[in-house]
Amino acid sequence: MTTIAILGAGKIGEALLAGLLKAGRAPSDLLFTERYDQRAAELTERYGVAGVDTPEAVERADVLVVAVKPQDIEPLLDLLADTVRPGTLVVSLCAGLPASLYERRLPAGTPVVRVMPNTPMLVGEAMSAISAGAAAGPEHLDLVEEMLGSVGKVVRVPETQQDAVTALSGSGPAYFFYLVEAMIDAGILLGLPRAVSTDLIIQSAVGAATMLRDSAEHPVILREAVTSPGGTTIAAIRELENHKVRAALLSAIEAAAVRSAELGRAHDPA
Ligand SMILES: NC(=O)C1=CN([C@@H]2O[C@H](COP(=O)(O)OP(=O)(O)OC[C@H]3O[C@@H](n4cnc5c(N)ncnc54)[C@H](O)[C@@H]3O)[C@@H](O)[C@H]2O)C=CC1
Ligand SMILES: O=C(O)[C@@H]1CCC=N1
Repeated sequence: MTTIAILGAGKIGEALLAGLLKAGRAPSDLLFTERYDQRAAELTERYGVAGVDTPEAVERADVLVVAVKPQDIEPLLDLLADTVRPGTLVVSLCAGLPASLYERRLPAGTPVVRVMPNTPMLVGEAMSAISAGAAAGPEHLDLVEEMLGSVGKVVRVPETQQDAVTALSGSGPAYFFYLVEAMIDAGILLGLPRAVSTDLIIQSAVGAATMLRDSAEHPVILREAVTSPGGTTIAAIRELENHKVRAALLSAIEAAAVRSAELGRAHDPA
């Protein structure tokens, strides 16, 4: 069985760990590293997976999944530089960091797959986009697709699209949470108890998301079906248009993509 080591078990590392276990992987086929001992102990207690140091992870794992913040990549690459064994697959989940950064620092020929996942991985509903680095072949993409397919959907994209993907689906859950938060507050403004407002909005979000996924209808058609002539919805839509919410989303997502590219350049100016 393939042994997978997650390097950096924070939010996304834990989401992957939990998702892989939920999908049926044995705890003995998984390892993780974590900078903070207390966090490592908590994760081992919660999931029954061994926390190890980086040299042991490199020694034992067939797949190294890098899940540290981009700002923490350099010391980790220093540790990995001369130690990664031939044939080990390196999978990067880090926003912005190009496969070429790893390829320059790791032993020649190390296969690298760049991935942008998202946190719904925790509940088996991740959206992950994967791209092959220079030395990664179809067998490596297949392996990563199988691994991430057990915790959500997977799409293959050219690496040039990864900054856009990061801005859309990597950060995407945060935009929906933000919207839900604001809509719950609107319920409070209208005098509803917070618990009632929360239930109304979360179930509306789940219902709308399920329709988007399962009906195969375009979002415009679904929205038009809610928007009665002279009714309530169009009164709200006019306010959204007056406040340029659509333009704000375009600018916001563009800013996220620009930031992803900046993170890449900061670590791999070439
Ligand atoms: N949070 C999110 O929604 C998403 C995050 N990502 C990417 O995943 C990566 C991790 O992000 P988060 O989980 O949000 O950050 P986080 O800060 O929650 O987790 C990073 C973890 O790595 C640990 N760490 C740092 N250096 C280490 C080292 N040398 N050895 C062992 N452990 C080390 C930290 O202690 C921390 O627990 C980032 O590169 C981010 O761009 C990608 C998609 C979505
Ligand atoms: O905000 C971030 O940088 C990470 C990457 C995608 C989602 N969260």
